[in-house]
Amino acid sequence: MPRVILKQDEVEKYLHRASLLLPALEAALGNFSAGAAGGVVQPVRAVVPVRPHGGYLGVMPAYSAADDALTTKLVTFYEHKKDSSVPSHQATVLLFDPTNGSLKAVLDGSVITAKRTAAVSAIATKLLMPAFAEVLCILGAGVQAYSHYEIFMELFTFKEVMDTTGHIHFCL
Ligand SMILES: NC(=O)C1=CN([C@@H]2O[C@H](COP(=O)(O)OP(=O)(O)OC[C@H]3O[C@@H](n4cnc5c(N)ncnc54)[C@H](O)[C@@H]3O)[C@@H](O)[C@H]2O)C=CC1
Ligand SMILES: O=C([O-])C1=[NH+]CCC1
Repeated sequence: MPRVILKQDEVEKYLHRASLLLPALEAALGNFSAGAAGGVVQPVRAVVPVRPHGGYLGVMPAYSAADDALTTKLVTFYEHKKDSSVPSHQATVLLFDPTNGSLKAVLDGSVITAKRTAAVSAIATKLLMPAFAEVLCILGAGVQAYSHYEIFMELFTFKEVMDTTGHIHFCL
C-alpha cells in the first residue's frame, strides 16, 4: 500500500495557485526538449479505446533523472454526456520509489490535469503571445476553459476575455 494518498481537495490545497507549477514545468519541458541529455524518458501516451462506451484509457509513464522521479498518470476520457455527474476526464497519478519500484503515493490527477495543462499553455503563451494582444478568447466552457482562465488572468493583462457561450468579461 502507498504511504501517501492525496485526494482532490488536498491536491487543490497544494496547488492553490496554478502558477506554482510554472518553474517545475519550465524545467521539465527544457529537460524533455534536451533529449537524452535532459534525462527524461517519456514515451508517447498509450491509449486504449473503450468503444462500446465512447471512452478511452490513457497511460502516461515517465521518469525524470534530474528529479529522480518515476511516475505514471492514468487518465480516462469519455464523450461528454449532458447532465452527467461524472466529469468527462478523470485521472490518477501514481508515484513510485525509483530506487526499488515501490508505490509511494497515489494522487488525485484531475486537479493536476486541469492545472498542468493550463500552465503549459501559459508557458507557450508567454513565449509566443504578441505584445499587443488585448483579448483572450477561450474555446469551450468546461474544466480546461476554467483552469486556463484562472492562470491566464493571473499571469497576463487583457482588456477582454471572450468565451464560446458568448459572454464577454471586461477586465479593465
Ligand atoms: N493536452 C492535454 O494535456 C489535455 C487536453 N484536454 C483536452 O481539452 C479539451 C477540454 O477538456 P475539459 O475541459 O476537461 O472537458 P470538459 O468536458 O470539462 O469541457 C468540454 C467543453 O466543451 C464543450 N463542447 C463540447 N462539444 C462542443 C461543441 N461541438 N461546440 C462547442 N463546445 C463544445 C462542452 O459543452 C464543455 O463545456 C478536451 O478536448 C480534452 O481532451 C484535457 C486535458 C488535458
Ligand atoms: O493529458 C491528458 O490528461 C489528456 N490529454 C487528452 C485527454 C486527457
